[in-house]
Amino acid sequence: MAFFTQLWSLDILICVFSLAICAYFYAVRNFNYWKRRGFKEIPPTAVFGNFMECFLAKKPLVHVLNDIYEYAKDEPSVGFYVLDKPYLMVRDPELIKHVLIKDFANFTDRVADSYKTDYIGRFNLFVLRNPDWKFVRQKISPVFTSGRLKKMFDLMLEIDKDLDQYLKTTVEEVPRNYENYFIILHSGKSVELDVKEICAKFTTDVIGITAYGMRFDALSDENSYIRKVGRTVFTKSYRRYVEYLSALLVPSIVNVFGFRLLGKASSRFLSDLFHRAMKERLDSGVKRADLLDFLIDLKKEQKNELVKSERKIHDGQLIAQAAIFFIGGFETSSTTMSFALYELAKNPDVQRKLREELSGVLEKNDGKVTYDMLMNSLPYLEMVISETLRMYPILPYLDRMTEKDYQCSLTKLVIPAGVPVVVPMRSLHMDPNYFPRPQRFDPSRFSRENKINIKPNTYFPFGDGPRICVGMRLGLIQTKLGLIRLISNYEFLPCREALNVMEFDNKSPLLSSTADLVLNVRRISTR
Ligand code: HEM
Repeated sequence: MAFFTQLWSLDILICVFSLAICAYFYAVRNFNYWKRRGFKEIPPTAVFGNFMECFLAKKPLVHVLNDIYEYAKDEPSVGFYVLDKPYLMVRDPELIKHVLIKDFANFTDRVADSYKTDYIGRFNLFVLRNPDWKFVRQKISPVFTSGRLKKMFDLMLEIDKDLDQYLKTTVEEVPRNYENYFIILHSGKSVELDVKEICAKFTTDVIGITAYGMRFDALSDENSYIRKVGRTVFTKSYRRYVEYLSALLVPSIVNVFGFRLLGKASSRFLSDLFHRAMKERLDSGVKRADLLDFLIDLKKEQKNELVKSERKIHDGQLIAQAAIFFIGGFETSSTTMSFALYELAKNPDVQRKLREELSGVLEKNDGKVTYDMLMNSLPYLEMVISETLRMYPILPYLDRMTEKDYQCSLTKLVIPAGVPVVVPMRSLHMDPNYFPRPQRFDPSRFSRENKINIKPNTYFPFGDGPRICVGMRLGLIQTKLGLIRLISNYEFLPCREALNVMEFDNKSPLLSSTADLVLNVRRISTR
């Protein structure tokens, strides 16, 4: 005799069935959240909400967000669900301006979080929440003043030389012949190279020297350990992808599964690296005008009696900033550089025009690259980078959390407190209403005459408002420097059919190509 029926097997079946029904109702309990509040919402499915394809790595995050964007054409905002959690996508540029800039006081925090003992994942500027974020941001921002960036630029020139050497030994020389460009394209040997890897080596070394004052030797050493760490953080494994995606979008589960924003091994390595660099610097007493010096000064300044009562950055926070500068610093710029090379290879006219600008300016400067040249004399390079960032913003979306219930003056609807708000950055960048023929790589959109016609709040590859990318200027400087070296001396041509159409990786929350970015690279001799 069983509990409910004559048979144990039937009882078990009833229990399993009841549990499944309860689980189902639990999973869908929040659905209709947006409808009930008067917002349009995209119909979700149980368990995954609107993110099934994303969590199963069947579609890249950027496309899932774009589907939501497209579903709600003509709506200022649309509700959706990540698992069972209600999210709001804001689509209207005016509303976006309110979230990012005008009403920032109510939208200071991001959604992201990391495992509770992971101080690198939790205390870095990207993840920190108010009031700690505001305090650390104020302390860290002066690292990027023009004076400091100029000094960092001198350090970067050392890496520029390494890049030159690396390319010379990797790529064969062919004679330059501008009059007969066609012959250059179709004669002589060229080398197939993964340009993403070259760019990542370059930016890894740049961040090493500008942030830590260390030579990471990613360009000169095939087995560079730090480059391996960089690869591990952005590895394309499914486990790492779910960990990363959850840390960015579903912080409620990071403690359950022990998920860390940067992964366990990389976080440990970055922490050790910081301690080693800090010790070496303190022992040597050398001053290098880099991030490390800045953090050491900050630490010393905090010991000062006069600032005793002030809120302080603790050691965990210092290490976390050094780590996020490494991770944020190398991947973002190298991805931008490599997507630019990819588009330049597909658009030889643009590549030629850019090379002409670079050759002209370099010739006037005896072949030397200077900080002022980077800032003021290369308008076409700037346009090429802006257009690259339009089509390939590394972070395809921005997000903020509402602190209190929020009623925007533009709509009658109230966004409840504690709700994540998403700005679909790439969808706006690729919306034909704002950027006609968006699939076309056309740097002239950003010429002086044309860029004033871009609708405000539809283009923001570095984010916007007080939480805009803190490393924007450094990112642009290293991207420009790398592209100058590459384009002025080398020619980039497409070589693989797989790359005719760009496909984004299903296992990356950031924008990343599924295939390696392999291009034909050929040296242009100055002889
Ligand atoms: C091409 C290069 C880069 C791109 C496209 C980029 C893009 C972004 C974006 C879109 C955000 C979010 C902004 C927002 O939510 O409004 C961000 C934040 C951030 N970026 Fe960058 N970034 C780049 C380079 C760098 C570099 C070189 C560093 C450091 C050395 C860096 C460090 C950070 C940090 C720490 C944050 C968080 C800022 C905060 O919340 O206060 N980024 N970046």
